[in-house]
Amino acid sequence: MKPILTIDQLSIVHRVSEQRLLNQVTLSLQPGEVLGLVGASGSGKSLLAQGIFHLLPTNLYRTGEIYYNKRPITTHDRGTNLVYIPQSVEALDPLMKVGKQIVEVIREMNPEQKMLELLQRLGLQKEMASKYPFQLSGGEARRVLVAIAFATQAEVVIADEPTPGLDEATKREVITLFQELQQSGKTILFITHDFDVGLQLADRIAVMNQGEIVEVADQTSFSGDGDQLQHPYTKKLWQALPQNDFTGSS
Ligand SMILES: Nc1ncnc2c1ncn2[C@@H]1O[C@H](COP(=O)(O)OP(=O)(O)OP(=O)(O)O)[C@@H](O)[C@H]1O
Ligand code: NI
Repeated sequence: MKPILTIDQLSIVHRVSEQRLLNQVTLSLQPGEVLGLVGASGSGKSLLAQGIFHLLPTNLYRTGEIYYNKRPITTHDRGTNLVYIPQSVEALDPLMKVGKQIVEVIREMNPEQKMLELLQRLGLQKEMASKYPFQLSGGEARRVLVAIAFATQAEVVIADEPTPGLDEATKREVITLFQELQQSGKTILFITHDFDVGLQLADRIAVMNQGEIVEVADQTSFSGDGDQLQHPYTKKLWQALPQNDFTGSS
């Protein structure tokens, strides 16, 4: 099958120090798959997402190329074919009411009604629509970001940590929504340092360590004592999960 999204040798470099924060990352996503991207804080997951969309801070530059259906992506693809759920809730427009921000990206009939449906599915009251971002809690703002992404109906969703700050029930609801998205045929790059959540959703898991992808493994390889996993760092992540109760001896 031909990949829908290809990240080809993406590096992200500091303009002054020439430090490589991301080093030659290559990843392909097949249509309809969920790829989980996990790794420690500071390993470069958010930079990867920002690099895909050319949304890097000005002190960094990127090399490499990103392809959507085998052609280089353009600024036009963002919000149409590919959508980005940023890690920071500050990405919401502070001067526009939440409902309008969702309605703006809806390309279907009855956008108002669609927007209200989305709010409801994400456990948000309809009054939320007439609030400004500063009036929302962190968890509410994050759900609004997810609603905006879902409203676009883009084929590829790149979600950077959509679950932190949510209570357990809302977190489960957001995970269910991503599962529904996948069932409707969307392709998802799901970035999380919550390895557990990654495993629940993903078909494959890419493991990032210090700016490099050290392993891409099928979700099914994460079982037992991890002997199907290749890289020591991946094994360590797996064995560190509390439910694995791994003591280091067998
Ligand atoms: N504008 C910048 N200038 C210099 N270094 C940066 C810049 N932005 C990010 N970095 C560094 O790049 C590394 C990767 O950052 P990134 O935000 O991608 O990590 P992450 O894996 O998303 O972490 P987290 O799980 O905490 O969100 C970090 O060491 C960070 O300090
Ligand atoms: Ni991040």
